[in-house]
Amino acid sequence: MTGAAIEAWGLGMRYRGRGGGWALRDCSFRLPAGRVCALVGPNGAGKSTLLSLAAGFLRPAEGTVRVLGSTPGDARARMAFVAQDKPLYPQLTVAETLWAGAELNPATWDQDTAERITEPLPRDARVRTLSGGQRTRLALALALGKQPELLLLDEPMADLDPLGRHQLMGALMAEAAERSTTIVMSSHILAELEGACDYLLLVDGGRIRLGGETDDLLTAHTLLTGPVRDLAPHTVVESRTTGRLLTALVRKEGPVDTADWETAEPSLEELLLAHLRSPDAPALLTPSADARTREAVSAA
Ligand SMILES: Nc1ncnc2c1ncn2[C@@H]1O[C@H](COP(=O)(O)OP(=O)(O)OP(=O)(O)O)[C@@H](O)[C@H]1O
Repeated sequence: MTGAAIEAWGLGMRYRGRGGGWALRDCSFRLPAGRVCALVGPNGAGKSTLLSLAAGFLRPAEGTVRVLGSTPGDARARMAFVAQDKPLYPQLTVAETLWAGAELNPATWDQDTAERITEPLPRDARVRTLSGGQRTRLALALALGKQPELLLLDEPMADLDPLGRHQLMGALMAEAAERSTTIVMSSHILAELEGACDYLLLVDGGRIRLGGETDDLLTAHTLLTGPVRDLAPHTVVESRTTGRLLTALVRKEGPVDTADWETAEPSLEELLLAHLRSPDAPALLTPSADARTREAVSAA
């Protein structure tokens, strides 16, 4: 797949009643189609805002976002969004909710997938009587039953039990593999994302700090341990000195001197934590995550 699932240029959003502060500011990035992307960042970073803008639930205060080559509004039939509050009709039963999903998406609806995901739920139970985790399961069944090209998930696993998480993560990965669905999934549970996601967007303070293939972002960085010394020409993300020993996470700008330094590739957690502790470290987008100019997109 070569197209972009999401492209954003200078995207910004501020809510009324926040004293004019920006929830998201100056975000430019590209998410290639067919990727499973982890959207990570601390509380209040702007992850839900970014997903809501891509889903067309919010209108940007500045900049532009394109989804599957269209405006979010025009792409709505081809994407599904499971928001944190999982809006469902409380008076409908599980079976009626799936029936509504089929009615609303007649061209694409896959009843088997939706029923497989809701299998543990009593079909006659009304939505208002379901637990938080059961509602999540139903919301995911609606989203996957639609067979979207792009699936936006805002902390989808937060209220599921471990077995449910494992099962639904498996269903999501199967969907991604079989149908090349692009998935964007926000989560605070790195262990959950680490094995599942091949793409990463780190949002912090309303800005994109890291974007690209997880493997490329990891190999672009090195953990160095050795004598205290100037780390030039490498870009230092974070460094700590204990006595005469320096430990640093650097972005490699050329070969690393391994005579003096012990080197190791960071784990995903080490990479993310180092960036979150160092808000001034420059952002890094791999070439595939770098939004082309809007003119180049229009000409393509
Ligand atoms: N409806 C709203 N009205 C006013 N401010 C909002 C609203 N929604 C979000 N914000 C603010 O926008 C900023 C970004 O919030 P957002 O919900 O996008 O963050 P998040 O990364 O999804 O956080 P979390 O991990 O806690 O879900 C925060 O400062 C938040 O207080």
